[in-house]
Order: sequence, then C-alpha cells, then structure tokens
Amino acid sequence: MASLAAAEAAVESIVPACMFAPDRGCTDDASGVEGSEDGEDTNGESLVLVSPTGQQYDSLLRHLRQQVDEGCGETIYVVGMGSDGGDYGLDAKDMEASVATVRSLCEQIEADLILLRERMDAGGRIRDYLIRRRVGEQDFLEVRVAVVGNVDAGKSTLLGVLTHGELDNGRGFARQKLFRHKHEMESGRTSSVGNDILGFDQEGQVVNKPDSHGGGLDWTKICEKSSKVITFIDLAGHEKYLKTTVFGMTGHLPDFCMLMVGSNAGIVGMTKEHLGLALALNVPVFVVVTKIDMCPANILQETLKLLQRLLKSPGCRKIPVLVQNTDDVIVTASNFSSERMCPIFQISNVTGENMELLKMFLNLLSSRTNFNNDEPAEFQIDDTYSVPGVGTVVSGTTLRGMIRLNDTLLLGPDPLGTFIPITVKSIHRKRMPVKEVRGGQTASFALKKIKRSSIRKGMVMVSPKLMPQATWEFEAEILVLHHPTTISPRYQAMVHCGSIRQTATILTMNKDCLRTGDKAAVHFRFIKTPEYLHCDHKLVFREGRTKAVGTITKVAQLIGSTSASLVVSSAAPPGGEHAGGEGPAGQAAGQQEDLQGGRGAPGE
Ligand SMILES: Nc1nc2c(ncn2[C@@H]2O[C@H](COP(=O)(O)OP(=O)(O)OP(=O)(O)O)[C@@H](O)[C@H]2O)c(=O)[nH]1
Repeated sequence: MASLAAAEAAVESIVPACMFAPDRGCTDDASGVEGSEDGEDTNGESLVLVSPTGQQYDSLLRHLRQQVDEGCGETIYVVGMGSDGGDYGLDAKDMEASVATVRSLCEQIEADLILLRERMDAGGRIRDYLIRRRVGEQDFLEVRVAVVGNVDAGKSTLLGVLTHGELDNGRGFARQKLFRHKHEMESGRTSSVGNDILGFDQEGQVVNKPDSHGGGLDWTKICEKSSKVITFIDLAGHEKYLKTTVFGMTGHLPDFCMLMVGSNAGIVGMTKEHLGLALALNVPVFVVVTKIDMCPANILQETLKLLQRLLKSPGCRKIPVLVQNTDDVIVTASNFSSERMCPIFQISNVTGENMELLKMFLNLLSSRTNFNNDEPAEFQIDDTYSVPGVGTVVSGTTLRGMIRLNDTLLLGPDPLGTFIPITVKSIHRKRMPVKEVRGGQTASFALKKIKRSSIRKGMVMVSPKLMPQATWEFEAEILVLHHPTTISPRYQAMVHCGSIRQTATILTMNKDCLRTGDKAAVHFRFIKTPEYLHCDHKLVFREGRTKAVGTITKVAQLIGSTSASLVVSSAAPPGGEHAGGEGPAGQAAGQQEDLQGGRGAPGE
C-alpha cells in the first residue's frame, strides 16, 4: 500500500510487552467505587477482595458483570492489584480469601475462573485469571480471525497445524488437510475463502481431534466440547485472488486479522496491501512470523526490523510488541482490542516452536462487538449452496438480533429492489442444527421454495420490523489509498461493503478529481442492482491497483417493501440494467432518489 510504503519511519526497538499493564482487571472498575466510597488507599482494591462488606460485594459483582458483558462473555481479572493499577501483591492467606471472593462472584454470574499466571511482587502474589461466562452445551463464544499474508507465508500450513494438531514437514504436508478445491490442491494456492475452526475447552485446551483414518474434523464434536471457537477465515495470498481477499475482510466480519509473514521472505508482495486493508477496516492486527526453523538469525532480525518499522510508520501508527513468553501473551491479549498494540509471534510450523503461545493468545481473544438480542434481526448472506435433498442453503453472519426456527424474515433485495417473505425452516451453526442464532454468529439457513439462482451474495434476510429498503445510490466519505493517475466522475470500480460486491460509478464528488492520499465526499451509483445499505458501514472501492476506503454517510432510498405481506417495487432500474457509466451521471440521480441522511422513512 502506497501510503504505508511512503511513510515507513526509521524507528528501531520493539516495545516490550511488560510496559502495558493489564487493564481489564478488577482494579479500575471496582476501585472507582470502593476506593472513593470507602476511603481505601491505592492498595484498597486488593484488600477489598479479602473480606468485602455486603455493599462492597454488590459493587464488585456489578462491576464484574459489566466487565464480562463488555468483553462479550469474558474478561481477564487481576487479583492482588492496587486501585492505581500498580502491583501490590497479597500473602498466601489473603490471596486465598480473595480468590474465594472472586470464585463466589463468578458463581453469581455463572462464569468459570481459570488461572492464567501467578507472579510475585514485593507485597506478595498477584494472579491473573480468565473469567469466562458458561454457555449451554450447544453454545460457545465465537471469534472470527481473518488470515492474510503473501503467498507462501505459511497461512494454510499454520491453520492445518493448529486445527489438526500435527506439525508440518516443510513441504506442504499440513496444508493438504485444508484444501477444498482441486485446482488449489494442484497449485498449492488458496483461492477460496476457507473456514477452519479451532475449539478451546474451559481450561484453554484445544479440543480438535482429527479422525484417525481420514484426518477429517467433526465440527459438531468440536463445538460441543468448546467454550470458545475460533473461526479462521483463510484468505488467499496471491494478488490474483485479491477480490476474494477483500471480500473475506469486508463480508465475513472478522474480529481480528492475523497477518502472516515468512521470516525468510520478509515484507514482500501482498503483505503491505493486506495490512493496509485491515487497518482501513479498523480490524486489529497481530502478526505471525513463520518458518523461523529455516531462517538464518540475521535474516530473521532484518525481517523483524522492517516489520516494526512498517507498523510504527505514520500510515499504521501501531505499537509492535514481540510476544516471547506467557506473560507477554496475557498482557497483549488483555490490551489487544483497545490499544494500538500489534503483537508479533515468531513460530515454526515444522518444529512447533512458540505454537503454544499463539494458541494461548487465540484462546484469550474475545469478540469485539457486543450484540443486543432485542434488536430486530439482520443477517447478511455471503454464500449460497444447493444441497441435495435439502435445497437452497444460504450462509452468512447474523449482524444483530436473534433468528429462531420458523421466524419469517424478508429476503432481498432482488434486482427490482423487492424483499420477499421467507420462513426459516432449519438453522445450522458450524454444521450443527440449532434452534436459534444471535448477533455475531455465523449460520446457514435452508430456505424453502426458492431457487439458488435468485439469491446473490450481499442480499440480506431481515426482520419485517426493519421495513427494508433497497438503494441504487449512496454517498461516502472516501480516502484514496492508491491511484496511478486521477479519479473523476464516471469512474467505475468494485465496491465492497459487508458481503456486497458490485461495481459502482462515481456520479459526483466534492472535488474535481482525486489523487492518491485525497479525501472526498463521493456520490456513487451501483450499476447492476440496488442493494441494502446502512450509514456508517465501511467500504472498500477498488479496481486493479486503485484502492480507496471509506464510510457510507448517506443512503438514497428508492424502492422497498414495508411489510412481510406487502411487496412494493414500482420503480424499474433507472437507466436500465447497466446504467452506470453509460448515461449522463445526473440522469439517473434526477429521477426519484433524494439523498437522505440515515435510512430515513420507509418508502411506499
Ligand atoms: N520449514 C518451514 N516450512 C514451512 C513453514 N510454514 C510453512 N512452510 C512451508 O511453506 C510452504 C508454503 O506454505 P503454505 O501454507 O501453502 O503458504 P500459504 O501462505 O498458505 O500460501 P497461499 O495459500 O498460496 O497463499 C509449504 O511448502 C509449507 O510446507 C515453517 O514454519 N517452516
């Protein structure tokens, strides 16, 4: 990415992990209450846990519940820390009493308490615990990690090693278990957006147990045994599959991005491109440097040096942190989603060196988005299948709300902007039949009486309460990351927004032309079909080497349906099926759309 490349600053040292104090402990929350209300000193917090009064206990409980909610079901909790965030430590007796208090708090919120580490300070012991809310037998916390990096960085190999528990031979052994398409098997390259899952039990142990004959993984068993499931979105490294990679990053809603770098090859090919994409979409990135078994020490050091320069450059503004032991894992995982920190792991898929640190880190990652189950449901479709004996199946991500069996949702928009009512007849989550799915969960739905050909990626299934509208046009604030010359009205490129992927034309913009580095408010129009869009959604606008990122600011409403039973589509696509780029820019715009802020009132 040009802006990254241009901006690499020569800053040298990698920041040690220890400079980041764990910030998700009980300290600041509870102490804010106890410290001030009860006049405790800075060590008051650690002592409050030893024998809390009824009032203190209630406040500790309230704060723990809030922390766990904010952490989407889990948090790292430090026992023996002062209210100023400093380490104080407790003697064995006080530690025992404090842990008993925390355990009792955990029982109240139905969570497990798992010891991560114990360290000694001048005042005594300090312990970090993982507190994870218990979920039902069929339920688990879900975290999505997009896996990117240049060709040959070892992405598929690492996923093979992690999910199948067997090391690689350096000649492609581990990755064979993941290949899904024949041409990939032949060329050894990943072209599809693949999904692999890694389950962790309450103790943080990997539960994946490949079948001893075929080496296959039983997803149902993994999910049943897991309290946390990491879904890896394995994205292609080769430039020719960039479209798929961008789709994976926008459409599969990753919580985090794992950027893989081959230590011997260094920062080459698509590495910067992929990093830039993650940054543009605000997805926190951690880096895994592979092949350390075969890399001479001086080359590894050079790669690490270039990597940290890139991460610290003004285009990235990250704080690279080398993860070398379990303490570093806990500190980086505790601060990862909130800070600008970028943890860096150095691993070998062949010897397994540092693999345990990476696994521990993955187990401690928590989803970044808190979903409210009471909101009207919204599900975005990122793939469709025809399953023999079942019919049409759509897969995708639940963006919000809950979807239950037999719910009626509106599916659309079709090329006319229409949404049609459909009933959910069966739901699968990670290949398991379930009765409901919630915001943040991926799922597949079997749909009755609908042809696969009438469903596109980018369509949605939403609650009728949302009265969905389709739109041909929208406005976005965009930043041009790279363009060889200048962009002006009528320019066309592919817009990626969530699972939408469609060419759009620039109708107007608030500047005459745009060059690399320019920001502008741009009015776009899709060329083929209207789409279901939201304000504030991130988008990527790209064509060849041209890349821009942005945020939707206004959505023009054109057509839609207002209830499950009422389907309205009075307007034909203005300018015909392929209007964009042909007729004058203003012609279509002049018909009936009016750019409104937000989603506005539903149309008729
Ligand atoms: N010695 C050694 N070889 C490795 C390691 N990781 C991967 N390899 C080898 O590197 C080659 C490329 O690995 P892949 O996993 O296919 O790379 P990729 O990043 O998935 O490549 P694409 O799918 O094309 O994007 C394979 O031959 C692996 O066996 C490692 O840690 N050490």
